[in-house]
Amino acid sequence: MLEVEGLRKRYGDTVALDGVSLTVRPGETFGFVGANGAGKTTTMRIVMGVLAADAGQVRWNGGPAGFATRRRFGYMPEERGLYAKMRVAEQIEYFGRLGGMRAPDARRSAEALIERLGLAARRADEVDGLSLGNQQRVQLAVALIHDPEVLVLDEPFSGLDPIAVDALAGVLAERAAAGAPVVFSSHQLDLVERLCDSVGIIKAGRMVAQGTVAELRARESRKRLRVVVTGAEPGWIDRLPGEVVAKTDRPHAAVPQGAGDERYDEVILVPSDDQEALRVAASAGRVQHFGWQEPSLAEIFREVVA
Ligand SMILES: Nc1ncnc2c1ncn2[C@@H]1O[C@H](COP(=O)(O)OP(=O)(O)OP(=O)(O)O)[C@@H](O)[C@H]1O
Repeated sequence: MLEVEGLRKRYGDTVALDGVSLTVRPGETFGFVGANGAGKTTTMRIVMGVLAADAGQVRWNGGPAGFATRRRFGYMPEERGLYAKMRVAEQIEYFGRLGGMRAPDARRSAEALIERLGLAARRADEVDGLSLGNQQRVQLAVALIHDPEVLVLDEPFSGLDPIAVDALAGVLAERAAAGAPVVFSSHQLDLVERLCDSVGIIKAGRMVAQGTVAELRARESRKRLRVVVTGAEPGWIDRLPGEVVAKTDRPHAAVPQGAGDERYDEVILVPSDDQEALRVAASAGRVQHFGWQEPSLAEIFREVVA
């Protein structure tokens, strides 16, 4: 189990971390989210030992994480440290050797990753001639080459095309299934929601929410209704009791089957009186949908960091 407890870090007058704690169990995928500058990279650097904390601890399987322990972690840093002039296969292998692997093992593992990550056609290319997405795949291979016990990845999905996203997601799921805790940061909250068992939301150096997406949803106090009405006169939405969180702003643009060319309104409402909301909707037009809606992680995030 990876445990981070009470991390504090200052850069001059800037408080980057103000008591960050998190726990990631074997096989668990943890999504680390927060606004720009919230403290994700700083936390991950401290976990990896490339930056020292002012206070707090990083533990792996109950003991303090020292140099030897961290050599068995896999890391994809934000600054993406690859050798620009080294060829892909050679580079991945080289990092395997740095991670303590014997040459034949490093070669075998590098070849498997090259295949797995769709880099076969690029294996002899120099890294600085690769597209950004392919450089990222190489960086991931470098993080994985020594079969790490823990994976710590700083925005591994940024800039990847959907095929590469799926390939990376598949690799992370495999590592988690093999028992590694996987931590990654991302601003792509739909991906985090899809891939992670648990999520930590950091704001200004503090963890403001942590748990499974279901647990975060349960904390969300404001229950939302999704209401779809066709054939209503404009203006009916103003009569709904409560706060309108979102509504379709192009009433004819997304007309679903069966609605013909009638006006179509879809509203997300935090109702002050749900039964009154139903009466208003029914008297305005044909109610196509009326039900409670679970907030997405993006909505929870906005609420929590607001
Ligand atoms: N080397 C540094 N010197 C001074 N301040 C720093 C340094 N590195 C980070 N900071 C500050 O520490 C805070 C946390 O930064 P950090 O990079 O950890 O955030 P982040 O959550 O990773 O952001 P992003 O999503 O933009 O990558 C910010 O206020 C940042 O400006």
